[in-house]
Amino acid sequence: MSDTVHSVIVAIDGPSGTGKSSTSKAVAAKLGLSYLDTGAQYRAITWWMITNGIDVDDAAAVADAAGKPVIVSGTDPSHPTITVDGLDASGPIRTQEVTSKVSAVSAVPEVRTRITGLQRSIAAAAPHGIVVEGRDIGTTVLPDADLKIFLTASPEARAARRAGELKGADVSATREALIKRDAADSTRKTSPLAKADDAVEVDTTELTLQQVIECVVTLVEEKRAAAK
Ligand SMILES: Nc1ncnc2c1ncn2[C@@H]1O[C@H](COP(=O)(O)OP(=O)(O)OP(=O)(O)O)[C@@H](O)[C@H]1O
Ligand SMILES: Nc1ccn([C@H]2C[C@H](O)[C@@H](COP(=O)(O)O)O2)c(=O)n1
Repeated sequence: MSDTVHSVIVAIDGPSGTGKSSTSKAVAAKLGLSYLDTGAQYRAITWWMITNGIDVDDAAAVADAAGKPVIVSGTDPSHPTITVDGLDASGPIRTQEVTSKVSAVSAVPEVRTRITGLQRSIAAAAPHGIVVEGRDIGTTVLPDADLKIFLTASPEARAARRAGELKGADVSATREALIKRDAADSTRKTSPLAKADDAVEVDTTELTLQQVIECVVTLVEEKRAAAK
C-alpha cells in the first residue's frame, strides 16, 4: 500500500446533451485532473472547413484539407480553451451552422485519424491524468482508459436541458435535431458513437447534475484506491 496518488485516465462518452461536458469539467476540477472536450476539436475543424470554403458534404475535399488547421486545446477544466490557427474558436464553434455540419466532417476517416492523434498526445502529456469526453473515447481513442463511463438520458430530458440553455428554443425541434445528430454519429463507418463493452452506463434522466458528478467522482476514487 502507498499514499501516492496515481495518474488516472477517465473516458466519458455518450449522446448529445447527456451531461458529458458539465460532468467531465466538474469531475476533473474536483480531482485535480486535466480535461479535454473532443467535440470542441471536431467543431473546430468543421469551423475551419466552413471559413475556408470547403464543401463539408464533399468527403474528398474535407479529407484533403484535414491536415491543414492547427488546433490547440487548453485542458484546464476551469478555463477550457480552443484555438484554430492561433484564433480563439470557442464562440464560433457553438453556432447552429457548425452544429449542423459537424457530423458530416467528423465522419471523414482522415479527420478522425488527425484528431485522434491529437487527443492521444494530449492525454499522454497530462501530468496527473485527464478526463476526456466524446463519442469514441472508450472504444477507440483511449481503449486502455482506467475508467470508462457511458452517459445516457431520454431524448425528452436532453431536449429540455438544451432548450433551457438556448432561450426561446422549441423543445420539440431541439429533440428532433438531437436525435438526427445522434443517428448520424452512431451510424458512421469509422469509430461511431458507441458504449465500450467495459464502460459503466449511467442513465442521468432522473439525476441532478450534482448527483451525476458525485457518482463519477466515487467511481474514479474507487479505481484509484484499487490501484494503490
Ligand atoms: N443531470 C442533469 N440534470 C439537469 N441538467 C443537466 C444534467 N446534466 C447536464 N445538464 C445540463 O444539460 C445541458 C447539456 O449538458 P452538457 O453540455 O454537459 O451535455 P453534453 O453531453 O456535453 O452535450 P454535447 O454532446 O451536445 O456537447 C447543460 O445545460 C447542462 O447544465
Ligand atoms: N469523440 C468525438 C466527439 C465528438 N464527435 C463529433 C460528433 C458530435 O456530433 C460533434 C460535436 O460534439 P459535441 O460538441 O456536441 O460533444 O463532434 C465525434 O465524432 N467524436
